[in-house]
Amino acid sequence: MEAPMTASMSSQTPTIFALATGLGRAAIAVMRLSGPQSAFILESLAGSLPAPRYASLRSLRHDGEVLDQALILWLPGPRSYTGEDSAELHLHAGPAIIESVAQALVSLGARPAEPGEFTRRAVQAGRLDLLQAEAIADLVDAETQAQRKQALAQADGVLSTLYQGWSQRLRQVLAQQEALIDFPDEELPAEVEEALLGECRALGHEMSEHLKDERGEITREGLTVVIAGAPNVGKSSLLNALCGHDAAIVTQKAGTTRDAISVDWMLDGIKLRLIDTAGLRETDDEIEAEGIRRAMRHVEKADRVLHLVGPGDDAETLAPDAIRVRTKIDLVPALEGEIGIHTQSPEGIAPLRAILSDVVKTLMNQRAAPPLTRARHRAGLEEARDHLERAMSAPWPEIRGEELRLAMRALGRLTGHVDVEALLDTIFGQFCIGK
Ligand SMILES: Nc1nc2c(c(=O)[nH]1)N(C=O)[C@@H](CNc1ccc(C(=O)N[C@@H](CCC(=O)O)C(=O)O)cc1)CN2
Ligand SMILES: Nc1nc2c(ncn2[C@@H]2O[C@H](COP(=O)(O)OP(=O)(O)OP(=O)(O)O)[C@@H](O)[C@H]2O)c(=O)[nH]1
Ligand SMILES: [Mg+2]
Repeated sequence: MEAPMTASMSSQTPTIFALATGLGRAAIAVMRLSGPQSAFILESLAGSLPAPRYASLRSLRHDGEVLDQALILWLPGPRSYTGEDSAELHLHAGPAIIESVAQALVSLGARPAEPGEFTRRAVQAGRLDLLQAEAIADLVDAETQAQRKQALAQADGVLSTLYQGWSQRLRQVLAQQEALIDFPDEELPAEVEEALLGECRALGHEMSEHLKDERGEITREGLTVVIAGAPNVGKSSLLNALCGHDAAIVTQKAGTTRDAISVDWMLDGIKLRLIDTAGLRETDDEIEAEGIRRAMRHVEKADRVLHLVGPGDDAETLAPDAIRVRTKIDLVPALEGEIGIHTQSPEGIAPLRAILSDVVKTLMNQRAAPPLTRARHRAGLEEARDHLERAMSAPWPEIRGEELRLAMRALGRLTGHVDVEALLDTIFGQFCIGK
């Protein structure tokens, strides 16, 4: 066979393949193929190339043997998902079929794709930016309707548009700043610097407001709510009552819970990660002490802490924004103004449910603009905003220019386009410097 030779002689970019559908018993499995060898490989398996983007039913043959009857798609680049020549083989999902097709693909010169490699190629081909690629990953992982909607909007480019808008405005500011540096003696009105600083302030403000918005991360990752307090106050009972099943062991003995127990619970379309923890007290028991250390770590990392206090319990607050909850109010009523619960009936925990609902509502009703969705976005934007602030207080124009450039680069890294070339165009376009 001349196939492997042909494969090795062609372009450098490897042709990759992967099972695009999950493993396990199913009706159909989709094998996906992308790269310069796709046409050759599809042709040799299917006999000839079908019409682009039309489904065709073909027998797949390799080494004189029929591997499967498959529905195939020929998706030539650059109008494909990856931007490269691609193909899809819709197979019967038998593991032996999948194995034989994979072997045939390897012997025809393709190699198995790495995780995310198809989307990575789409980014390299300029069909998606980094934010959109991240959104594709989020779409695949979306478990709630809110996650799906958010990921779809981000894949559509709402965040890219927002950040590119900021990036463009920064570029204008930098162009004006460059003019101030290069022509200090020329008659650049003082208003230029005033306007420039005003625009920096406006941008910094918009970024800070955007950074305050936690909706995106909460939708994507959920809200971690830690249940903490002294032993035996009813923490595990509350966890069980909220999530509706016996997730944690409850006994009348103080010190029952040792390991933290985490349960995902949906409230108003948002995922809450409820974490029940070991009761906090002084102890000589090594295992319990480790449980308590872990409990405190969870309290520190929590988005919200429910600090449960039993009847007559006067414990100091565990965290500044902890929600204090009086338990067992069937035994001793709560004090005036306290949130009181008893865990034996749904009505008993209704007041706390209402509070949690309010927390979610308040957090989710922040602003109208699209929210950032990942720690990477937060870190990149904080970096951009910090450089912008340093630019505003810079002692020399050169330093201000440098800080503005660093701010732009941080934004450029978010979308994956860091374009210095465009900056030059803006400078020359705006100030007619070559005149
Ligand atoms: N069978 C199948 N289903 C799928 C995908 C896929 O690749 N294959 N997708 C992949 O994740 C998603 C849909 N996203 C896609 C995005 C772009 C293109 C694409 O090739 N677009 C070209 C050609 C479209 C045409 O004009 O016929 C284009 O946009 O120009 C395909 C799917 C979900 N469902
Ligand atoms: N009367 C009454 N008893 C409750 C209530 N909630 C829990 N209990 C009881 O209090 C005891 C301790 O409950 P747990 O939920 O195990 O308490 P905990 O805070 O998880 O305790 P540790 O895991 O030891 O820290 C059990 O006997 C529960 O049945 C309540 O609302 N009213
Ligand atoms: Mg417990």
